[in-house]
Amino acid sequence: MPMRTESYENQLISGDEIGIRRDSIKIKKRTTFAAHVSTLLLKRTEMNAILNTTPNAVFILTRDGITRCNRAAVRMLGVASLNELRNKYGRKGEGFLLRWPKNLLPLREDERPLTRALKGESVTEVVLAIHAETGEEITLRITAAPILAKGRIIGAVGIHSDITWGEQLSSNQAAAFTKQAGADHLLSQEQALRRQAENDLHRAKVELQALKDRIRSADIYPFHETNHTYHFGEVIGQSRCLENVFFRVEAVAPQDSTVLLLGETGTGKGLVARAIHNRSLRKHRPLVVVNCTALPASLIESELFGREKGAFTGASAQQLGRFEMADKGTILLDEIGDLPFELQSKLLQVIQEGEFSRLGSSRTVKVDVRIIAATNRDLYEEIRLGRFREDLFYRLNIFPITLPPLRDRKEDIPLLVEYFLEKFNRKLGKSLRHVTNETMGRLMAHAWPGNVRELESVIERAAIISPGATLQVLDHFETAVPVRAADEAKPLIDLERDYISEVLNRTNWRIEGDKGAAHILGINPSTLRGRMRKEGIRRP
Ligand SMILES: Nc1ncnc2c1ncn2[C@@H]1O[C@H](COP(=O)(O)OP(=O)(O)OP(=O)(O)O)[C@@H](O)[C@H]1O
Repeated sequence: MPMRTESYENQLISGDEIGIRRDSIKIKKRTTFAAHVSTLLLKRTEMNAILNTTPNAVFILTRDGITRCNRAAVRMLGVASLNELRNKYGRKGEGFLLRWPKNLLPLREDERPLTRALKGESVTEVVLAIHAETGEEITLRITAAPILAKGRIIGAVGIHSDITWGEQLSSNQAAAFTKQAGADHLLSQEQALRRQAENDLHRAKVELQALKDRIRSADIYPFHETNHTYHFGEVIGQSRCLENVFFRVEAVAPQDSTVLLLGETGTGKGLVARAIHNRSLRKHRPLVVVNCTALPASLIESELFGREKGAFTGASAQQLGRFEMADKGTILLDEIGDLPFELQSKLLQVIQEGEFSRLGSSRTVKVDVRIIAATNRDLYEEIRLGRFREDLFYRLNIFPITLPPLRDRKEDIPLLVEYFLEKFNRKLGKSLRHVTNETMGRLMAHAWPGNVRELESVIERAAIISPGATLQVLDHFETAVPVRAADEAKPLIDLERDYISEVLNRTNWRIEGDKGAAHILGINPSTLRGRMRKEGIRRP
């Protein structure tokens, strides 16, 4: 089609497209200018020859639209000239629809490779189009790049290679191969399919895992946001009320003053006692702990104050009491509210005089012991009930420190959870790292009657059963505390007795172990036994 050839050839590099005017070039001699022009014309001829020989459609797009194209281009678009192209398809050729493979919608204007190249992008895309001359769908690989002059984009060039044939060839080859392959190849085909299926499955698993991770990470409690960490010995906390405790501990620790630690069970009185001892001048001497509930009433006197040989039947040897063991050190009298009344005066004497006599001896023993007493009982109530000596109380209540219950310092819960996670990871050889927001929400909503001890048990239980990196807490927490009408109201001590009995009933009077009442109540089994003795709670 020579006419056609002429018309687009002229469009390819036509008229003044060389863009040289004599006055635009600094030339000294007329002959030099002529030589220059003839060189350029030669280049133009070569360029036209190349472009018109290539089977690839070449377009040049500027801000004015398509300004140049080659022979393959007009053929592909089924037009005779650049003008016709612009009339039929629009100035930018936008009417020549391109679409992504596997997508029926045409590319938007800003997705078209030449438009993107005009904005400075160098692109290579595979797209589909309809060959205007043959009417067939073709696959085009379009490579487009900006044309720069002195650093400025003056246009974009797009080379459109028809790769339909190559694609068909490869699929035809595959078909031919399949035909020839016969039965022998079925096996290897099957293997290939299986491999493909395995790969797909693997990819799906990886994608699923990534999706799960994304979902989980959106749902993971951000531990790193817990700041202002207070580590006071082993005592962990960042709440204002605990800060006040730390302040009081710092103040009293270096003194020899008696300290009375008050607070519900499991609030950390034992830990604070240790922190006080470790910050005192006595830290290199022992801290002797006596649990006044755990000791049977008949033995407590000899345990505390010692005994001489033959002091009572079965006392075959002399025994040092805990006070003597703690000489120059510290004694922690835990659960002091449970100390039998008759021994309270003897304790008072030790506090006042620093001396006592062993059981079965009249000789006094002098000791230098710092006393820390701890209780979760309301000692005023105990005094009112005649169970605790008032004078002893005032001797002990020199420097009281009250440990706040966990429900009053919920902001410490995430920090404690993180601390216990690390503790049980080490102990159980686990790698738990995450707690979901939902779990943390549940932990923070619980009333924690057993305080930090109960929280610690919950985390340990959860750590044991959690297989991966995320802590799974299966415990069911009761968040609602039943409110009683005023006329039904009972003293706290009665409520406590009722609650202990109820839990014991529930556990079939089992005290120890994971399913025992002590564990549920968040107290030591010995403490529970002491309470039962004191409150007269017996198995029916
Ligand atoms: N602030 C805390 N930081 C870290 N662990 C704590 C904290 N408070 C308590 N615990 C832990 O909780 C458990 C109970 O603590 P502790 O025995 O000191 O409580 P307590 O008030 O003396 O209880 P009880 O009155 O029943 O004797 C311990 O395992 C302890 O490590």
